[in-house]
Amino acid sequence: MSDVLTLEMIEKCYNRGKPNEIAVLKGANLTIPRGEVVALVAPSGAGKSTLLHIAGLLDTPDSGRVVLGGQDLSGASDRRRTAARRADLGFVYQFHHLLPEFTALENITLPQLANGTPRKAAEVRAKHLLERVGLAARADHRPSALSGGEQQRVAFCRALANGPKLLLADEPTGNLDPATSDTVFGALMELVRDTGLSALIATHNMELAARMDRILRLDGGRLEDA
Ligand SMILES: Nc1ncnc2c1ncn2[C@@H]1O[C@H](COP(=O)(O)OP(=O)(O)OP(=O)(O)O)[C@@H](O)[C@H]1O
Repeated sequence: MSDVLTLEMIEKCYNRGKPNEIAVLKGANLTIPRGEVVALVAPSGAGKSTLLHIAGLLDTPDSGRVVLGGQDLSGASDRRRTAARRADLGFVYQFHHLLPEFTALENITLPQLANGTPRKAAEVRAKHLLERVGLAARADHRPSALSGGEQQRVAFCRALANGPKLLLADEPTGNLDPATSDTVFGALMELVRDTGLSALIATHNMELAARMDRILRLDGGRLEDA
């Protein structure tokens, strides 16, 4: 099984049967093979966040199949979906969402402890990840003592802390100025490439999209190669 994520004929409608009913996804299909990095581009309101939530097992489609790492999770219980999310997925958002009272190292260590990794091994991995993004010297800084680009690089490390199969990112550098965005996106791509991770990365920035393996456009409720 070499596909990490398959979405098959995904449909999602909000407020069904009400005057404000809105059909957002109308048979969206997507397959991400192991190691592929896919850009997701969409006009505002087209359903990019809805699709990422469904792929991330945070929301369920009205119909269609979600297969993650070979497991069909379409009709799975909340417990199984949560377990699959913890084991297989990493998330990055526009804002870093780091815990302010903890250091960079602790922010990357904590999700590993929650996953059952012993503290020593978790810290070694956290240090290794920080080194990879050039932040070894910032390990003991709290988020407030880091620049926006550094905060986001720590957030990338945290997303990779538990060794996910797939990274889902929603405008991961959208909060940064263009020059910083470019460098920080480079750091993310290096991390993803080094670990052989697959990724689905939503962006409005076509220059960043062009640096990924494939661009998918979400429009009219369906996904098409751009
Ligand atoms: N929980 C909800 N209830 C009702 N409508 C919703 C809900 N979530 C999203 N929508 C609507 O569904 C459509 C798609 O929303 P979504 O957030 O997925 O778009 P998006 O492509 O991520 O937009 P943007 O790029 O502006 O963030 C929008 O019209 C939105 O108003």
